[in-house]
Formats: sequence, structure tokens, C-alpha cells
Amino acid sequence: MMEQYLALKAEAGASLLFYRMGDFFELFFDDARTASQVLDIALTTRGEHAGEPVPMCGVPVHSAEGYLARLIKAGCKVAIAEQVETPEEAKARAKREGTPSSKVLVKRDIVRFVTAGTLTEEALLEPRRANLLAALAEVRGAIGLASCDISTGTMVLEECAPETLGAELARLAPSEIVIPEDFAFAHEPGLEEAALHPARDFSSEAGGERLRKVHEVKTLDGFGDFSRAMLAAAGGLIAYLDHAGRGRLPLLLPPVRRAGNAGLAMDEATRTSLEILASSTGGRSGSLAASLDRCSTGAGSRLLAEDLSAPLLDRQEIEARLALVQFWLDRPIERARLRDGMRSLPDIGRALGRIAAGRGSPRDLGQVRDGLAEATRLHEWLAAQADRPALLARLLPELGGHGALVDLLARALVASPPTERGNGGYIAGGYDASLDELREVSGNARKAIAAMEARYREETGTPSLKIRHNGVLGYFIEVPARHADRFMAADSGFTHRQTMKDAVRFNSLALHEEASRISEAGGRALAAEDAHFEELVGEVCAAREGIARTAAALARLDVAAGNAERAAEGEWCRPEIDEDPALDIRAGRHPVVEAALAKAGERFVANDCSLASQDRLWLIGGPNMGGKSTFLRQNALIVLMAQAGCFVPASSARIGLVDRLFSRVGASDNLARGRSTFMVEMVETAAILAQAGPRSFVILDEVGRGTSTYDGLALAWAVVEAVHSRIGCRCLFATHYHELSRLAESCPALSLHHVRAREWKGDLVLLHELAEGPADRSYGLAVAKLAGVPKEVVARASQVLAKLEQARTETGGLAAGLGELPLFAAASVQPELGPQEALVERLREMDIDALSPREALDMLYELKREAANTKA
Ligand SMILES: Nc1ncnc2c1ncn2[C@@H]1O[C@H](COP(=O)(O)OP(=O)(O)OP(=O)(O)O)[C@@H](O)[C@H]1O
Repeated sequence: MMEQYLALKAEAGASLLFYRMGDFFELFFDDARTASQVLDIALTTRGEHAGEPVPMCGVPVHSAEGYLARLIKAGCKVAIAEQVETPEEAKARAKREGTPSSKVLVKRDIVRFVTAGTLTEEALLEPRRANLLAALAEVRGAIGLASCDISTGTMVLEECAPETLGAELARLAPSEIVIPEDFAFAHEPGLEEAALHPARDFSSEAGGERLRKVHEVKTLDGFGDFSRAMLAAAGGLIAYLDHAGRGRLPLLLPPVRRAGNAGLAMDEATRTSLEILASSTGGRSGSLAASLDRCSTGAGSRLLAEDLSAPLLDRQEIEARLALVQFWLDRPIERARLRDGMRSLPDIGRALGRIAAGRGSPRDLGQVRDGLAEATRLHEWLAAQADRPALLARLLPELGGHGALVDLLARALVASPPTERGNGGYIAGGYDASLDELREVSGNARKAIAAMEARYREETGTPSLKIRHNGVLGYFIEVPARHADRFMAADSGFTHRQTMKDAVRFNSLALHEEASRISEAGGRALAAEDAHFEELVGEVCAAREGIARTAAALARLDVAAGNAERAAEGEWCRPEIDEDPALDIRAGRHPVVEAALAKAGERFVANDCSLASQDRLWLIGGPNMGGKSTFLRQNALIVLMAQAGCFVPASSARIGLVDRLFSRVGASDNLARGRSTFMVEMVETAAILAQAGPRSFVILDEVGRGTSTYDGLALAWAVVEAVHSRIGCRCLFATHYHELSRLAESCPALSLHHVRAREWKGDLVLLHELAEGPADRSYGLAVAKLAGVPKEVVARASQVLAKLEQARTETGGLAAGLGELPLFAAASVQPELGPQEALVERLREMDIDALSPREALDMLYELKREAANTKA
């Protein structure tokens, strides 16, 4: 056995090997140590290997899913080795091969690799979260990105530049990433845990071939235009799935090309800081998605998360989503009816995923039936609604058209089919006459056995006689031990089978005959149900693309109705979308903070934000805890929500489409990646300065606070100037440096604002209200007092502050020398040129036509000399 185990383990590689032994999966050696630790189960030993006891642990097959879920969550991969022949088959093989049957071992094989990105089981998936597997490939400097959710079969191909890979991965947030073994960008952040796969599977030719084969088409043209990098990534993805499923591919729908720049771009830091899908503590609760989500189905929640991760840039598409939300908002009764109906809707996308992956159960077929039947009912109802918006009209045909399949499944399956296929009983009566007959035979035999029990009781005068059944003996007659003698007699007609403590068990010829009838008919009935199951699976798979489209349409309806529900609940408004580089939000609120305050019985103070080309940079000061970060974030979130097609928490909002959103709010140490707080702040600021354009929206919070006061102020000053004069985008900039307010004199599109506070009877009152003009003071000490810093420390700080302020009055303070500083734009602060760049600059500036031949020759010599120096 050890030999077989070790061979399979070699194949499993780094995956933990679940080795099937009867009713258990067993793990050995290091696998057993890891699993016992992660699962907190007993570690024992079994036998010896190389003179040492072999560590072992095991999990029962029937509850293996739960254990698998925990292992996958802990970052492990698992290879499942099943018995692929029965003991009888093994014995027959031994006979054929001439090996003694005692030496023969049942054949086992790895039937599947279970990894985070290749799950389909209900128990292992979170209903409200997509589970993506992504593959990356590089072709001539372009990175192809293939992502798929095999639980529903969707597959998206896209391409990006190496610099934006991090942002794209942050948008997708895949559960697992596969890269070729020789991937040039393997050291990029986020790829530390990526699975390696042989590079030969990541070629564009092989990728194209694989896609054509999976979808049984001669050309991919009908699906879209895919680049070589996309095809290479798709090839790697399919090859990895093929490897994980040991040759059985899961459900894969035709690939969809995601157009580059199709949406609002956000980098990883922005996503994290805006807490879109997860809060800063890592969980869903406290995130934007959680506070927005009123979807009735898991599929709806998954689509909402996708919408929020990839807001749109296409005005028409945004308007289409908003109009559908409006439609449901205007019809509260219909909305309630839709959401009620949806609540009991099965997750047909995922049921289909399991069926297509060969892991489907009769219950999954039942779910497809019920889901499609509900979709058909919805189709009829919605078709009768007046004033349907365009998106609804587009979705409508996707909901119907499954009549024949629903009818077939309705006739074929019982009302609530079981999850277990092995015991049968899921094919409905009346569907197959021969199956009904077999069932009748077993039914009659069962009746005969019941009659036999009554007859034997009477004939033998043993009222306590019972005919029973168990897995080992089959049917048997059981009598109390004190009555057993008369059954033991040679001519009694009963044969002894087993003696228990208080009872003795017998068989009889008649019972044996009826039991054989039951088991034979039962076996044939099971086989017939099995065959029907396969037929039904075939029918469902043949209709898979239509079913997936229906599932997607249902999810879109659910998201729109959920958004309408949320908008009604919070009195949110429909944003107006236009192309102006402006932003006008009236009485805006932060959806998450507002909800948290409401729970505590507190009121959120709404604030306006109005940016336009002549006033597009707001410098915001005011006390700590005054609400600056909240204000910055709420406006970024409102933009994001609007472009995702949601209503927004404001009394009115006009959003000029934003192409890139940047958020640098709150310190996020990234010590794991070897960067200090200040370094992270500067890296993120650098990214903003490099990538932001005139249509971007930037929120920056306290840039420069992580270093010395002078350095920090200088950096903040230069960053504000660059954003104002060079980039020219809309920006909210929160700061504690009062000195920055002087920028208002030199930057015409910059205005000063502050969050209001008051000191009342020595205590600080934060009003959380935004007002125009610079902040008068910081109230830092008052906040420290509020936070419980000991009185004597605050008193001492007051003394120090008084001294510092006195010095400031005398010397003009920190920014004393800034009066003479020229404007950023006028200063023409050129970065110092390197020697090569200087050379290029001279060449560029040279007017050849104005040179005499002699001057030209001299110039050539000079340039040559300079070039030689540059090299040295
Ligand atoms: N508009 C508002 N209405 C009511 N409460 C608010 C509002 N804005 C913020 N708050 C409350 O004030 C707290 C502090 O807000 P926030 O972190 O935005 O302050 P801040 O000015 O950025 O502070 P710091 O300068 O210390 O970073 C929030 O957690 C919230 O409870």
C-alpha cells in the first residue's frame, strides 16, 4: 500500500493527498501533520516506513467537504485519490494477472485537485462572493489576463500593461492565480502565492486551439477579437483547469473580451482605502458593498460586488442601469413582489456549474428546473408591465425560452430531489413506465414481506417475531432468544443466521425469494434512474449558454431592485451624469458612517461638494476628528456608486464622468512588503502624480504628515501645486498645515474650506459641518483631552504650544520664507537633466538651417566630444 501511496503522493506534489481508505480519506507523513494542525484533529500513526512509525490522520468521507473547506481557506491545496475499482474487480484482476488475491490492492487514482479557484461545491463557496481563478501570460510586453468563475462558467479575457497589473488584479480579487513557470513578472506584488504551471501551456496558438476545442467552433471570431496575450492566458487557464479536474473540464461559457479603459480606473491602494468590498479589518461588514447590498440572491450580491469593483465610463450604459433602478423605485409594490419571488430563487448559475463539472446532484437539476420556471413566470409578468426601460427590454428575452427543458425536468424529477444520487428515488413516477414497473415489483415484494411477518407470527405462535433489514444480512426474521428453539428444529423451514444476546435471527426460503426480488428490481431501478440522470444532465448542458444568460439576467434584475430598495430606505437620489469635468453634490453623506451613526442613535451631518473648472481643488482644514477624511471618502464613494449605476446618498448629485479615481486616505503600513508608512504614502502619491489626468478625481489626506514638519509641508505644498497647475483635475486635499492656505493666493482654481468646531465651556464641540475659508486652529490639544490623554500631559503641551506660537509670531513661522516663492507654473522648475538628456535637448533645439557649414562641423565635433564624456 505504501508503494501505491508514495507514487500518488509524488503525483500530488505540494497538494495534501486525501487517500481513500473505505469510509475515510487518510493523510500520511507531513500531510498528516499539516492537516491535523489546520483541522485540529488527532494525529496518530499507522504502520512503519523505513523503520519509523508513519504519522497519520483521517477524515470521514461523508463529512469531507467541511474539512476541505477549512484546508482551502487556510491556503492548502488538496489532491483527492479515490478507489477506481471495486474489491471484486481487484480480485478478478489478480486472478487474470496470476497474483495471489491477498496481495492485490484496489487501484487508486487522483481524480481531482481541489484548489481555491477550482471549487464548485455549495459548501465550499460563499454564496455572495464570486470565486475567480485568474491566469496571466506575457506576450511581447503585454500581459494577458484570463479570469473565470467556474462555479458559474463565466470567462473574461483582457490585456494590460505590466504597470497596471497590480490594479487589475486588485479589481478582480481572484481566489487563485496561475502563472507560467518562467513568468517575467512573477515578483510583482500579489503574485507571491501564485500557482506555477508549465510554460508550454501558455502559448497563444495552444490557447486559441483549446478555446476552439472547448466551444466546438472552427474560429473564435464570433466571440470577439482576442489578442495573443489574451489567448495565451486563456490557454494556461484551461490547461490548469484540465489538470485540476484530471481531464474533466468544468462549465466554460464563451470568452468575453473586456475592453481596456472600459471603466473607471482605480489602483489597489484606492480600492483598499475606499473599503469597497472589504473594510479595513478585512471582513465584508463595514464595507461599501455590505452597506449597499439589498439583493435577494447570492448571484445578485456577486454582480453588485462586480459593479462596484468596475464602475463604468460609458454614460449610456450607466443611464441604462439607473433607469432600471428608477423603474423599481417608482413601483414599490412590484418591487416587493419581485424581491419576494427572488428570495426563494435557487442559485441556478452555480447549480449549472456543478452539473457541467460532473459534480451535479439530482437537487442541482431540481434547482435548475425551479429557477428556470420562476424566470419564465417573471418573463410573463414583466412582459405585461408598461413603460419598460431599455435595459429591462434587453433582459426580458433572456428570461424565457426554457419551456421545453422546464417541462422535461418537471416531468422527470420528484418535487424535492435529494443531494445524494446513490439511493435513487429522484425520478418521478409516471416518467418511465419500466421504472414504475420495477418499483411496483419491489413494492409488492415489500408488501409480501409485511404479510409474511403476520403469517409467521401466527403460524409459529410468536407475536414478537419481526422481519427486519440491515446492510449486512439483508432481510431476516428475528425472534427473542427464549422462542428460538422451535425455529432451530431441522424441519422448521427456517435457517439460522445469527445469534445475538437477546435475539436469534433466521432466514426462510420464501423470505429469501421476496428479498431477491426486491434487490434485483432495486438494482435495475437504480440503473434506470442513473441513465435518466445522465440524459437530463446532457439536456441541461446542451442548454448551458441560455441558462447562464438567464441566471445573469436574473442577477441584474435583483441588483437593480436591491439598489432601488436601498435608495428608498436611505432617501438617496438618482445622480445626473454628464461629461463636464465638474462635480456638484448637495447634502452628500457617507453611506457606511451614516448607517453606523444611525445605529448609535446619532445623526450624520450632510455636506455639499461643488467642484468646477474654475474651482476644482478644495483645501480642507479643521480639527482632528472633525470629519475631513469622511468628507473626502464620501465624495469619492458617491462618484464610484454613480458610475456603477447606483443611486447615491445625497439630495442631488451631478457627476461629470471621472476616468480615474485616486484615494490616498489614512496611513496603511505595508511592512510585509518592506515599506514604512511614509514610504507607502510617497509611493501612492507618486502614482497619483504620474497617472492622474484632467478627468480624474483625487482625494488626498494629510500628505506629508509622516515626516518632519518642514519636509512634510514642502512636499504637501509641491503636491498641491502640481495637482492644481500641471494635472488640473478635481481634487479634495485635507491637511493640518495652515501654511498651505497661502496657496489660495497663487492658485486661482483652489479654494479654502474647513470643518467647523467650537469650544464650549472648555470642551471641544465638533460640528462636522463644512464651511468656506481657512481653519482658524487645529484643536489638537482639545482632541487629545477628549481622547483621555492625562491632564498633566495636556497641560504641559499647552505650555509648549504657547512658546511655539510666540516664536511663530516673532519670526513669521514655518512658512516665513514662502512669500517670495514663485508660482509652480511660472517657476518652470525643471528637473535637472542628465548628460544624455541634455545632449538630446541640444539636438532638439538646434536649428540646422541657420548654421553655416563651418559652424555645423564645429557643432558636430562638440557634440561628439560631449557624447564621449557622457559614456565615460
Ligand atoms: N458628517 C459627519 N456627521 C457626523 N459625524 C461625522 C461626520 N463626519 C465624521 N463624523 C464622525 O467623526 C469621526 C471622525 O471623522 P474623520 O476621521 O473623518 O475625521 P478627520 O477630520 O479626518 O480626523 P483626523 O484629522 O484625526 O484624521 C468619524 O468616525 C465619525 O464618527
